Amino acid sequence: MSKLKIAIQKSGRLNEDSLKLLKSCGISFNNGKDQLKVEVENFPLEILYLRNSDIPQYLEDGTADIAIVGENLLIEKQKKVEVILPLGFSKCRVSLAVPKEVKTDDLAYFQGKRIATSYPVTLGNYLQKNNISAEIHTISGSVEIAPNIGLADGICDIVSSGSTLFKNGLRETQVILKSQAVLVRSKLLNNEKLAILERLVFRMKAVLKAKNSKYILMNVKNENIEAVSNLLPVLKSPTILPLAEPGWSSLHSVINENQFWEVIDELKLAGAEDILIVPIDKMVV
Ligand SMILES: Nc1ncnc2c1ncn2[C@@H]1O[C@H](COP(=O)(O)OP(=O)(O)OP(=O)(O)O)[C@@H](O)[C@H]1O
Ligand SMILES: O=P(O)(O)OC[C@H]1O[C@H](OP(=O)(O)OP(=O)(O)O)[C@H](O)[C@@H]1O
Ligand SMILES: [Mg+2]
Repeated sequence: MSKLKIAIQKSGRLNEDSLKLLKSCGISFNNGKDQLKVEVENFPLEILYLRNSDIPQYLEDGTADIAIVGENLLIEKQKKVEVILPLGFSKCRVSLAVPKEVKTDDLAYFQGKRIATSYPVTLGNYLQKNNISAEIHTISGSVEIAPNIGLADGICDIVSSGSTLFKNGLRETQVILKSQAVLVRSKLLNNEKLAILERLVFRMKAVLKAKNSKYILMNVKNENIEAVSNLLPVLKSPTILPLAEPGWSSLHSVINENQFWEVIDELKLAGAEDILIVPIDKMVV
C-alpha cells in the first residue's frame, strides 16, 4: 500500500505547530532530531523534514505529496500547488517598513529608493501594481538590519508582533499581504493517495474545529431555559438534563470561545449560574 509523503519544516517557525497538529490527529511517530525522513506507524504517511523555502518546489515536482508551509511562500514561489486548508497558526504579514525618522506613510516614499527583502517576487508585483519603481535588494536573512547599515532605504519583510521592527528602529507602513500556515498538495496525486489525503484532512478539520470551540455547561432554572438557550449558538439544540434539585436543569452546549466572552453577561442576566467552560479535544460534525 502506498504512503502519502508530507513535507514539514525541519526547524523554524512552522515546525512545532506542524508536529503538534499531526500528533493531535492521532498520528504517532518518533521525532528523531537528526532524521530527515520518518515513517508513521499507525497511518499511511511518511514525514519529510525540509526547509520551508524548498517545499513549494518539492510539491511541484511531486517529490512531496502534501506539505505544511507559510501561505506567503506560495505567493513568492509561484508554484503550481493547491491549498487545501488554512491551519490557523504562524499568522503573520508581509509588510513594508521604513526607518522611524521617516515621517510619511505614503507609498510614493519608495519611488526610486532601495528596498531590501527576502521576498522579491511579492514585493516586485506589489510595486508594479502601484506604479512604484524601486531598486529591490534580495537578501536571504536579517533584512531588518539593512537600513541601519546603509544598504537600503526601507525593507519588505515578515511582521508578527512587530518587535523585530521596533528593535531595529523601523516602522511598518504598508501591509502587502497576510499569511498563515496552510496545508497544500501537489497536483500529481493518484487516487490511492487522494483517498489517504481525504482521511487526513477529515482528522485535521476535526482538530481545528475543536480548537476554537468550548463545551459550556451551566445550571438554569427551568423557567429560564428558553431565554438562556436563545443566547447560545448551538450545534443542533442544547442538551438539557434535570438536576437533583427540583425546578433546575443543567444546560450543555458548544460555543466559540470568542462568542462566549460576548454573551457571558447576557447569559448571567438571563438566569445562567455555575457556568463551566471545558476544552474540546476533537469535533466531528
Ligand atoms: N515572526 C513570525 N510569526 C509568525 N509566523 C512567521 C514569523 N516568521 C515567519 N513566519 C511564517 O513561518 C514561515 C517560516 O518562517 P521561518 O522563518 O521559520 O523559515 P524560513 O526562513 O522561511 O525558512 P527555512 O525553513 O527555509 O529556513 C514563514 O514563511 C512565515 O509564513
Ligand atoms: O514581528 P516579529 O514578531 O518580531 O516577527 C518578525 C520576525 O520573525 C521572522 O524572523 P525569525 O525570527 O523567524 O528569524 P529568521 O530571520 O532567522 O527566519 C521575520 O523574518 C522577522 O524578522
Ligand atoms: Mg524567518
